[in-house]
Amino acid sequence: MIELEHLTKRYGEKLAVDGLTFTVRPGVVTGFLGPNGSGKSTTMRMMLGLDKPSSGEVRIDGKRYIDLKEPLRYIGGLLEARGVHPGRSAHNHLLCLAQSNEISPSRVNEVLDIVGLTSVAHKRSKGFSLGMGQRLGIAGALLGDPQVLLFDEPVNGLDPEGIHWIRNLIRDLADQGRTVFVSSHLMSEMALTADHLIVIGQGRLLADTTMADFITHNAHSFVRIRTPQPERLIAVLSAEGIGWDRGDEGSFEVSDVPAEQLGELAARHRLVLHELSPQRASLEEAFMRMTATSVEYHAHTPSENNGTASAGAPGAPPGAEPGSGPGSSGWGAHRKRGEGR
Ligand SMILES: Nc1ncnc2c1ncn2[C@@H]1O[C@H](COP(=O)(O)OP(=O)(O)OP(=O)(O)O)[C@@H](O)[C@H]1O
Repeated sequence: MIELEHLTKRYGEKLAVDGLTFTVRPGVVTGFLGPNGSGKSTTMRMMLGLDKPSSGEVRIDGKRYIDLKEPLRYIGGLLEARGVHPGRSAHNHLLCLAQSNEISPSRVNEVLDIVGLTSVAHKRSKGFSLGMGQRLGIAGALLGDPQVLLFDEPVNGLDPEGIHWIRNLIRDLADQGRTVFVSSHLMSEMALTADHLIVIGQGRLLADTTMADFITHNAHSFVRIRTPQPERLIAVLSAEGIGWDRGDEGSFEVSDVPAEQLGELAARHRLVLHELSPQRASLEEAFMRMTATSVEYHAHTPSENNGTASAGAPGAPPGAEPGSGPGSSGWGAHRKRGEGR
């Protein structure tokens, strides 16, 4: 378990981490999300004892990092894939780490095997690709067989097979009852991997919740209906007091009513449906909605730079129209409202 209590880090004027309090629990994969510069790496460095908090503290299974004897046996971390002496082989790099933490040298070959680097174990890491460097970093994190593991952008540089491998590894580690804390900017990957989410913005905690709740509460999910009898559908929905919006290609979008209930309603009224499909909002959409006001570094499209900037909310999701950001009239406010509402 990792416990943060009012963890704060200041670099001069910059408050990089601002009073974070949360707990990362064992047995689940906890994702760590935040826009660029929001303080994720700084937080992870403090968890690994690589940076000293300005105030507050981190406890690893109840102990501060500096009080851990042979810390690699308690916590392993992948922070920077290239934190290896380029002239040293993968084997020697891991052997040095093992020796300084009283870890058996035989464990070096075990972790090299786990990450698939056995065949290049005695080659200098200077010639390693980004993906091989990433695998070596993961081997280092696993070396002490720790109960707590941190991975900062673990799929960075990995090919599809490597991404699949790390996804399964992370899942297995959590299934073994370990505490697994993972940051990634790849929302699709995070959606597949994490059970729980910690979201920060400008160093502050924005959410500490399950993946499912995060998406439900921060993005718009709905059921799409297509019918060759649109007038009858409108009449049936209106009679039931069910609101609807117009969607693409003549479809209707209904929020807050399960697809099963809509299907039964249509059947009762002998209404022909060509589509009845629940549309689950994506993690990316939920993340962008939640962090829209915490994004520090905004990119601009060339047209914006030509003075034809859209009036959309800063940081609003691609395609969002003016007034669709948080603080406007709510989710989906930019979409065409049906007469049924
Ligand atoms: N050593 C440092 N000295 C000064 N400022 C720093 C230092 N390390 C980080 N910062 C600043 O602290 C803030 C948080 O940085 P951090 O790298 O933790 O963010 P991040 O969420 O990991 O970003 P990214 O997603 O881009 O990797 C940034 O404004 C960064 O410039």
